[in-house]
Amino acid sequence: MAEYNRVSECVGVITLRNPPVNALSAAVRQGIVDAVQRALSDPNVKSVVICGQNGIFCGGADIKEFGSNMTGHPLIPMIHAIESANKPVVAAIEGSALGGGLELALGCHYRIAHSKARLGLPEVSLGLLPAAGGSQRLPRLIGVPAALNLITTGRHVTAAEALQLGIVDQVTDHNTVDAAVKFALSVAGRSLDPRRISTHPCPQQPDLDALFEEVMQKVRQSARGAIAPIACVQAVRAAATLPYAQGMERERELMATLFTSGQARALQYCFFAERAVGRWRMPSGARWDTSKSRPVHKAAVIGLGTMGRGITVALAQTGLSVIAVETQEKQLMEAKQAISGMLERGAKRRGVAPALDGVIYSQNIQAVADVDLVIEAVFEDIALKTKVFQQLSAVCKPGTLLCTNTSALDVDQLASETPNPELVVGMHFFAPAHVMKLLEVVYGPRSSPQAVATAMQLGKKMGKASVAVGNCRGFVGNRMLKPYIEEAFFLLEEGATPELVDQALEEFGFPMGVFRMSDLSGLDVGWRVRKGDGLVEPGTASGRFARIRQGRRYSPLGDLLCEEGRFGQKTGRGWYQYDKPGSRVARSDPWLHSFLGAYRAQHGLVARRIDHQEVLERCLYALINEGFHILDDGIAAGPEDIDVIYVSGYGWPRHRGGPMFYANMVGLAKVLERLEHYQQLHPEVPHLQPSSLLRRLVASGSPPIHKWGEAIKKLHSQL
Ligand SMILES: CCC/C=C/C(=O)SCCNC(=O)CCNC(=O)[C@H](O)C(C)(C)COP(=O)([O-])OP(=O)([O-])OC[C@H]1O[C@@H](n2cnc3c(N)ncnc32)[C@H](O)[C@@H]1OP(=O)([O-])[O-]
Repeated sequence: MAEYNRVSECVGVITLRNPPVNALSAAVRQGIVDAVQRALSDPNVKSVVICGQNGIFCGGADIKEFGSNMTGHPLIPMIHAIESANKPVVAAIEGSALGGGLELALGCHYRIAHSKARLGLPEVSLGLLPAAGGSQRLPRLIGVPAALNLITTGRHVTAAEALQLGIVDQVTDHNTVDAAVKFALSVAGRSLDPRRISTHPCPQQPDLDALFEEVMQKVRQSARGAIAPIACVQAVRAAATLPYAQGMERERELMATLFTSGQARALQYCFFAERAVGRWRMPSGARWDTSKSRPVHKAAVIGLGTMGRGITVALAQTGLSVIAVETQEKQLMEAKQAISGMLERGAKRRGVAPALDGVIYSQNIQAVADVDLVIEAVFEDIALKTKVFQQLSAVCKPGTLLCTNTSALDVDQLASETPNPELVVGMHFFAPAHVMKLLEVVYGPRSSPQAVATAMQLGKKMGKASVAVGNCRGFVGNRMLKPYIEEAFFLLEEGATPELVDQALEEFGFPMGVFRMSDLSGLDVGWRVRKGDGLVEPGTASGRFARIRQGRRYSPLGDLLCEEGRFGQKTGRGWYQYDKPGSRVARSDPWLHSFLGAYRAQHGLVARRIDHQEVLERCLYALINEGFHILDDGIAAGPEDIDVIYVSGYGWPRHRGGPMFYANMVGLAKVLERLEHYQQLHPEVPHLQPSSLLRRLVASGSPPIHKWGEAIKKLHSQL
């Protein structure tokens, strides 16, 4: 899987052939080894070029091989053989040179990149480090600070930045392989000693210890429990302080620890899960590969509150022309100013011109008559949304797709109010909509596959992790969040504090625990929903029965805080206290603690000691249990869909793979046993009742997560 040719009489060209990204599989590695040997032993060949087919140099080691017993020629000696070759080897980098691909290029004596190429060492995002010598060569080539930055973040750099950093020797706008061949001819016969990076010392760096300490601190803070970024710093430290051979030994040891860690498995699972969700399917049998999306040239957003503004920015940044509609003049002017600011800031960050002219503002819904797709983002009220949908159906040209941005309302009910329900889908964005990666594309039983395909395609264009999900209360993300939050409330009743619950969840890896999060998003949001559900009862009734509502355990704690005007950060008080309304630093609040004490006394609850383990099991297993219900109901097509939703939109630590992956890692039997345990203790809490799918999976021998789909199909066919 590496082709060898001789061109211009004396240049051996080795082309990696392993579509789609020329990953370094065992066959490719063997191909390179054979071709290099051939080139070096051919007296007519004076220099060598390595390139990749189809405009991509190499996407790195073959990640699929990591899950199996890796066999074949190892990467490190292959790269060493190239570096120690006595003929110049030039890497011709088009498309991407990532991970092992860039490490291969660093083993070459020269690197020529196309101006559109991207280079990087993203191993850290897969729970690994650049362990084919990358952690040792890159600091020698570009210095410790720049190498630390690239290796610990895994960010990709443009060819221009790579040239500036000294990673590549030349950038071309023309045919890269031709440029590399020409270059290879020009350097034939020159001494190669200065070009062998592993023989260089690391560039001197003043205050090396202070630098590493500072970076390590920063990395520990942002890693939130992930071990790979820390190992990356340790590996670069070895490059800076040890001779190359010893540095390589340290790289190997660190990699061995990472490679077998659960975190690497989780992160690699996330990589494939993110790609798997693009291959969506609906219970009707409609699928991504048999459903054609419609072209969208012009879109509209109705309602320019926080969500509508973010959605307008996200659409305009893709280059679409957008009609932004807000009926009140004052709100329209405010929105215009805010959207222009967001577009300008975004463009500055990305180094492009702001798409200000791409947005046309209007007070009149008639302005959307000729758009291809509308995203309605008015207030979360079914009567209002229904009215807007009816107006849109009358105004829009035939075939316009009508999307609703809702986090909870019934998409099918809305669709049924329009003459063409097949054109209606939900697009559940997350605030701020131009920043947050997640998009739930919600289909009802009548949504056409074409409508789903179009919304999914648009999501991809906006750079979102788009996941197609069925229609139910809360869809996937918020439906699973409900039992998680309820368990956290129950834990407070039983003796925990917001600080204890949040600490357990933050140590697990969430950026914020449930109570800090609730203070940030506003306690009034859930209060309004609970009121709508008829759950909120004013008054001070006490005892157990005051906490049983609609036949199940209910905690009115959140309602009581709202009655006190404690809505979270925006009022300066919530589960924590803040210096002033709008301030972000949460401080423990003695008032809250005595309030909890009084509440427990009023309801005859005796506080007991609750540890982190119980917090995690009660909150997370309740959430996971709901995930199994969702799979059983066919609302999510597979565990990957749920996991991508949680990792991209709900702060689930990526190095733990997502809730369903985590359940698989913990062991389904263990999750079932703990749910049964808590259900016995709390029989009035239905969400602790283990899902029948979880029971059936355990009964069928707890298949690994990649086999759940098959198992679910089989279990359903047996029903
Ligand atoms: C051992 C020592 C140290 C070395 C470690 C490493 O190198 S670790 C590696 C470090 N390297 C990285 O982390 C780079 C990872 N890759 C990427 O970042 C991107 O794929 C891209 C930028 C190369 C192309 O983006 P794009 O949007 O054009 O395309 P796309 O993303 O949709 O992928 C298309 C298909 O290719 C598949 N696939 C991709 N890469 C690999 C791989 N390495 N392997 C296997 N498969 C891979 C991908 O699953 C998908 O398959 P599907 O779903 O069609 O069956």
